[in-house]
Parts: sequence; C-alpha cells; structure tokens
Amino acid sequence: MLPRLLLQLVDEAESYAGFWQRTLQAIVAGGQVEQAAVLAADRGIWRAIAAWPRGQHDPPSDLAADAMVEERVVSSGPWRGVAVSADSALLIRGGSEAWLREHAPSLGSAAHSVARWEAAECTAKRFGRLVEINRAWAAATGTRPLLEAIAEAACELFDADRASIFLWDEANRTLVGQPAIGFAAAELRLPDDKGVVGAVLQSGKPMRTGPDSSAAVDRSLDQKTGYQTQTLLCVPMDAADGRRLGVFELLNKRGGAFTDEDEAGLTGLAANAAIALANTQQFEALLARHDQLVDQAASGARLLGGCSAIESIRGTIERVADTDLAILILGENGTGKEVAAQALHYRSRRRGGPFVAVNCAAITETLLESELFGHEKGAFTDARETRPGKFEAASGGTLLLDEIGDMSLGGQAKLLRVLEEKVVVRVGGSAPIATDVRLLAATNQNLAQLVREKRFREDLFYRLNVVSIELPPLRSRGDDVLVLAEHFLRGFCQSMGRKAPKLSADAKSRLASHRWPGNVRELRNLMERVAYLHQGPRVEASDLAFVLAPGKPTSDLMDSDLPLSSATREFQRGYIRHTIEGCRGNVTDAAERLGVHRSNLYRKMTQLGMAADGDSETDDSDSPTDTDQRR
Ligand SMILES: Nc1ncnc2c1ncn2[C@@H]1O[C@H](COP(=O)(O)OP(=O)(O)OP(=O)(O)O)[C@@H](O)[C@H]1O
Repeated sequence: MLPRLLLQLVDEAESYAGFWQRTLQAIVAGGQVEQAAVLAADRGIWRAIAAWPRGQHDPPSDLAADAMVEERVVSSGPWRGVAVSADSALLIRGGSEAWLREHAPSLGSAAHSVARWEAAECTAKRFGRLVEINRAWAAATGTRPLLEAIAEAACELFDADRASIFLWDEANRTLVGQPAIGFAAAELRLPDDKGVVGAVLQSGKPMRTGPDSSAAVDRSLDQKTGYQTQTLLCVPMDAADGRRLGVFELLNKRGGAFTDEDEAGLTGLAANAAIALANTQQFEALLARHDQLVDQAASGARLLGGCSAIESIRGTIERVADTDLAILILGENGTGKEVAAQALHYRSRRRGGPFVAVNCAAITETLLESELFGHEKGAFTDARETRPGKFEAASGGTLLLDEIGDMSLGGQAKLLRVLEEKVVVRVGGSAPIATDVRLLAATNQNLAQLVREKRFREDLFYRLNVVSIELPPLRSRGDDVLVLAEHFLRGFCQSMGRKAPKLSADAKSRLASHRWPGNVRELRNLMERVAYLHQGPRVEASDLAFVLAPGKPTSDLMDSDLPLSSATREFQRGYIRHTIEGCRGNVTDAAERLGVHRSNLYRKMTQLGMAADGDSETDDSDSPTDTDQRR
C-alpha cells in the first residue's frame, strides 16, 4: 500500500473503526487480497471491528488469537493473520504471507496514531462535557432534578442505557435507588449488602460485569423493574470528607461492555456528583430553615385586634399586599405602623426577601444619602470601606422609611429621583444600580399639613401616598385593649415558662379607662413588666404601674373624663409612683424628694390603695416596701 494513500486514510479517519474499514476496502481494491478483517479482543471475546467485503467468510477468531501469541504471521487455510496492536489482529484471505509481513507494520502504526488521536479527542470531548455538566449541577436547586441530571449525563458520557444513584440510608441499612434513566418507578429500596450495589457499597471497590460474567447481578432487582441487565458498571460515591453517600451504577453499555476507561471516568464523575449532591442537600436544608424563619417572622407580624378600624385595615392589607403599590402608613407613635408594614411584606410575593426598616428621624441629613444609597470607599473621610445602602440591602424585599415626615427637603429630593429612575448611585460612585424594592413609608405627623407648610414635597407625597393606611390610637379601639393585654401577657409568660395570671375585673376596667399616650407599645411594656414582676395568679388594678411620660405625669389625665376627686387621687398615685421610679424604687429617697417623712409616704400610699394593708387594689402578698423594690 502506498504511503501517500495511508497518510490520506489517517488524515481523513473519523474513528479507529472507520479508519480500518476504509483501509481494508483500499487493500481489497488493490487486488492482492480477497477479503480482510481486523479482530479485537475484549476480555477474551473476539469481535470484528472492521471487515471487507462484508458478509463473506467469517474471519477465524482462533487465528487472531494465535497471531497475538505468536507475534508473527500465522496461517490457517486461505487465511493469514498478524498482530497489529496489543489487542487486535489483521486477518487476510487470499493474500500472500510476504504481503502481510511487508505491510502490517505500517498499517499497525497508522492505526495506532488514529487510536491515540481518537482517545485524545474523546478525553477532550468528555472533559468539555464534564465542565458543562458541572456547571449545570452547580446551579441545581433540588436533589431530585440534580439526580436526574447526573443520571442523564452519565448515560450520555458512557453510552449506557440506564444510570441509577443509590443513596445510603445507613440507619436503616438500606440503599435507596434514585431515578434511573429510562425507568419510571420513583424509588427502589434494597438491603445495603445485597447484589452488586451492596458489594460495592461495603467494599468501596468498583465492580463490572460483562455479558458472560453477570452472575453477580441481583436478578431479583431485574424482576422488580422488568429490566434485563446485560452489562453493568458500579462505583462507590464518596463525599469530599470521605463519607460514603452511596453507589453509582450504569447498566447495559450500547455496543459492548464497560471498559477500564469507563470505570475510571465514572469514578471521577461520581466524585463530582457527590460534591454537587452534598451542596444541593445543604442548599435544601438552608432553604427549609430560611422558609421556617420566614414563617416564624410572618406569624409575629400579625396586626391583632377585632375593632372595626383594625378589621378594615387588615382587609386593605390583604388587598394591596401583593401589589407593588407605594403605601403610606399613618398613626401616632406605638400604634403598630411597623407591624402593618411587616404584615404587608409577609403577605406579598416578596416575603422570602429582606424587610428593612430605616428610621429617617434618627439619621442626620449628611448621612441620609449614604445610609439609603450606600457609598464607595473613600467617598468621604469616614468611608473606609465600600458599603451598600438600605435600598440595596432590601433588594428583592421591602424597604420601610419610618418617620418620613422628618426627612430633610434635600433628602426628599434625592429620594424622589431614586423613585422616578428606579436606580441608586452610591455616594462617591457613578455606576447606577438597579433597585427592586417595594417602598413603604410611615409617619406620625400630618404629612398633608407638612405639604401645605412646604416642609414636605408635594410630588413625593403623592408618590408615597398611592394607598394610605391610618392606624387608630389605642384609646379608640375599645375592647382591643384587653385582647392585646392578654395576648402580650400570655406571650411574655410563655417565654418565661410560667402560666399567665388572669386579669381581675378591676384591672380590666383600669386598662380600659387608661388613655394610652404610648399606645400599643405602652401596653406591651406594661404587660412585660407585669409578667416579670407579678407573682400571684391574678393581676389587680394596683399591679398595673402605668409609666407616665417623663416630666408629664398628668398627660393622660388631662384627656380623661374623671371627676375631680378621682383625677386628684390618680394624679397623686401617678406622681408618687413616678417619683419612686425616678429614685429606682428607693422609698426613703422618694419621700425626701416629695418633702414628706418616709412613714407619712407609706401612710399616703396605703390611703391611695398603693399599700398592702386591706386595700382591694393592692396585691395581698406584698408589703409596700416589697412592691416598691420590685418596681
Ligand atoms: N395590632 C397589633 N398587634 C400586635 N402587636 C402590636 C400591634 N400594634 C402594635 N403592636 C406592638 O406594639 C409595639 C409598637 O408597634 P410598632 O413599632 O409597629 O409601632 P409604630 O407605630 O411603628 O411606632 P413608632 O411610631 O414609634 O415607630 C411593637 O412591639 C408591636 O409588636
């Protein structure tokens, strides 16, 4: 055969078998040989990888075997054969021994370079595919789709009919078979020491069975699945820390048996799959934990109360929560504006994202911009690091701008620009950063009045006030005071692991008649103190130590409808309590400050129902001194 023709055949070869096929055709066309074939041995079985012309006499495989052993040209009848590689022999029919001796070396080395090129290309292809597969696996967010992707990739890479991953449920000594490609059943459960999968799991060593060595295959599995296993390759699947996660199994290689390269390749793939699986399982666990925390936070963001105003607000929240409408939440301090904002967030599709609240009144004008929009490193003297602002922190979630009425006009202008352009630029930066935030604003001020006084921008007011929710003060919520009081008392007692005391009728009417200048926050704080300081099973009116606003012990009395005598009595009680609290519970100091003798102060307190002796408003178990010290 001409060297030029051989070079051309090597150059044009698309595969090892293809090279031999075209070369054998050229040899027969040359006229010196009637028939030619190349036989290769795969674990003792000889198969023709190329033959020409096809369908004539069967090439004798024992001659091929002889050629491998003899390492010279051997003959049998019209056939001659010679080894052309470590596992294949060229057989010719009707040609001379001399011809074969002359041409076999150049044919063998040409075939060798095609085989090397094919192996290198196959490795490169596999590597490229592995990179793609790893990328896809890294993006998987669920175990089931990941296992399906792994099985699919394995079938494709190793030309297998089916692939299964058996995860080890060590506690139950079971292997749980996850999806097999081409196999519809959801899950297979097997004892962890049975069949090939059990043996590989226990030994940690790969196993292969060919068509003639499949005795080890657990046929009961085939009976279960209705599948006929011909060839099988199974490798252990270990996590990066050495933990055995299970085994990886391929079934029925198309066109032959699984090879050494397949075994090495699947072992590598199993290691990658184990990492992807561990990551996905960790991701799923974190996701479940995250969902649990969101549910927990959502259950804490409930606007309690049954009065009609609160019912109607709850209805509005349900209707507008899942829109991205801007909502202005109005109401006095402590009426639950932040609770309403959280309720809107946790009922929206953004509930899995962050809820960020910014108190605009607590930030100076110079810092407001950097707080909301972030800053780049070096933007100002204290900007030692680049820091994202609250808009970025709330991305995908909800941003509550609390006390918006306190924002400076300069701050309002910057906020308006961000709302219109939907991008923020960090202080000292120039790149616009897209925002995906639902904006809520809250204030205890009359914003419309501020607009009239030109202290709040009208355009911003309309942008923020697409829908408004106004929380009523607690004093106008009727029985909700008691509903909330009992709710808070129960909650605090529960967290302390004690049974909540009951509110006496007097205590209830005392709560109902209070003016609640601090609204729900004041009620919550009062119930917290009761839960921590009160010992008995019943809370009496005298146990309710209302904290009067500092410096304004009469503020709630002024709005009350009490007769003068009751108001005077209430004032004295409040003033004495206020003074004692100001002296950290020290009655001697309080008496001195009030300009009375200590014993006279005790007497006065007894008269006002603040002492122990026989007064219905006091807790029978307490002496005045005890009560004072606990408060
Ligand atoms: N309807 C309600 N149901 C349950 N808890 C409430 C309710 N209203 C208020 N609270 C509780 O009262 C406290 C004050 O509520 P919140 O902070 O929402 O009020 P606010 O109006 O935003 O106050 P501020 O104006 O001072 O910012 C919180 O502890 C909150 O949990």
